[in-house]
Amino acid sequence: MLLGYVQQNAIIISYYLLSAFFSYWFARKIYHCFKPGLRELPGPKIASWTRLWRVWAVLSGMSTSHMKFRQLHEKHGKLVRVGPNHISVADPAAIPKIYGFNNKYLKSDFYHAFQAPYKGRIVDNLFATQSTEFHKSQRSQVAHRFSMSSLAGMQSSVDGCTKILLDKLRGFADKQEVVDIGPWLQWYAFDVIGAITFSQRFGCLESGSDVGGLISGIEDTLKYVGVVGQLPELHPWLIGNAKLITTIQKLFPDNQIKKYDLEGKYYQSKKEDFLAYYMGDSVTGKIRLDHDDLRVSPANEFADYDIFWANNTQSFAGSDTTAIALRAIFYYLLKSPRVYAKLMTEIDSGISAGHVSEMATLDNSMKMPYLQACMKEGMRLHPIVGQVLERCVPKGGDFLSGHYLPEGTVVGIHAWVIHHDPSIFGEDHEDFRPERWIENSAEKLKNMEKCFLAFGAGSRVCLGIHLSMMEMGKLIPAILHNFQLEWAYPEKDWKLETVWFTKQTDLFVRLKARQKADGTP
Ligand code: HEM
Repeated sequence: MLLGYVQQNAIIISYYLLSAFFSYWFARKIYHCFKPGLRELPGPKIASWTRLWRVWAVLSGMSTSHMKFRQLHEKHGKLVRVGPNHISVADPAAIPKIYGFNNKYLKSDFYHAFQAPYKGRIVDNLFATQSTEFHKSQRSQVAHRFSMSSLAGMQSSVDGCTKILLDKLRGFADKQEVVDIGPWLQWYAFDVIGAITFSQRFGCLESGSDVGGLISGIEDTLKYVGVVGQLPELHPWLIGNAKLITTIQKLFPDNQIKKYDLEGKYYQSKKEDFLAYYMGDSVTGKIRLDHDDLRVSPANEFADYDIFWANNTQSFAGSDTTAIALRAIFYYLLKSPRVYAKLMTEIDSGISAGHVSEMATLDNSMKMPYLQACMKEGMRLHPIVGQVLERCVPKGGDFLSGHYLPEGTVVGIHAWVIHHDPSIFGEDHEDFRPERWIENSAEKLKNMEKCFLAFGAGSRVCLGIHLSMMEMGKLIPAILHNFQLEWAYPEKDWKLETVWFTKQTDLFVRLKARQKADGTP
């Protein structure tokens, strides 16, 4: 009887607890849905109730979620509610507010999904951090290694990869085979990262494959981030991003560092790569990254976590991104014969006048304005990140586009949307017209630069801009000078998939070796 009484009470208590939980949950839903400042804003109705709309937008929109945002803004205007607490902003005037230097808009919780577990706990990093101090400390210690002058010393590593790629492409040209250049550009970007990070290519170009599943590992990680980033509170329960850490460990196994760090003197070898730089800076005390508790080596040696960090940034932030940008630039060049021909004139005349070497240097590529404009225009039409770069409205709330948004609202600008603002980029914004980056007035150009979000903006702007511009600025003239490229199947377009990046597949081209002035191939 006593047991029956206890059971009955347990059922009643559970019932009350569950009811209380659901009432609380429902009240919160109602509060968020009708929150002042947000309730007036248009958008898909379901999005104001649940973040699952955002998960659905990522999952269902595997090919089109970046376009969905364009359609939403065309329909609803500058501010669109895309989540219970999320506003997508399409207003150039909001860029300095949301992304400017010294502002108080911090990265949203979306970025938690980029934090990986290390030695049993989830650790912060430069890309994902929400802490201004931590960000400043990390960035200021390594930024000079990404400067033009520092990168100039790494050119021979990049050239080594270019030569292998040219050889491989020559093989396809000789056999008159159609080739999907998408994977080759990705293998190139990966091998460059290996070469400049620790003077060793991953071997993707030589083998023509995704060595050790590195690229597919990063792809899986980004799928995880794209989805779990919408529900970041799940991240710790999914053990941080286990896939991320496994991939990094594959990229940079312990024995690889030992091999290069014979007697801990790698930095003394005067190698021109990031690992040598960081180790040197660590020993001389110029660098003191912020994870002392994760150090396993003596205090003045390059630490485990620092190596992890350097490798993490290089390989995750710098390889897929550069490959996607390269694919976009080649795609638009091949689809625009006028632009292709004009760029060839710049490259060929530069080489024959001796201003540009056959393996263009960083300096050469900087002096080719049309090439620089083509690269920018490719990334304008195809921004690499296919989601909003999210930030949080700071304490006290703020006005965006004349509308008051309460503190804590997640806001951000979608590059795929702002890059098509006709008031900034002109009525011909759908066209691939690199001239817009050269011919416009200084004032218009300044506005275009401000609204060019391919590399983000302000204090959290991409650290690797110069590095990727160097890679692309060297590779594109080298390929175009050696080969005539054409789209192999005019009736077939490339395929796009947006998760976090908007990645392309199916770039089938036909290559023909070009003749030099003396008639040799
Ligand atoms: C075409 C190539 C690239 C593109 C389009 C690109 C794009 C971006 C974007 C959009 C952001 C800002 C993300 C945000 O605000 O949430 C970013 C940040 C970052 N990128 Fe890149 N990236 C490229 C190449 C690289 C390379 C080569 C590296 C390094 C090897 C790199 C390292 C970083 C780092 C460390 C950050 C975080 C900066 C900070 O928060 O201070 N990126 N990148």
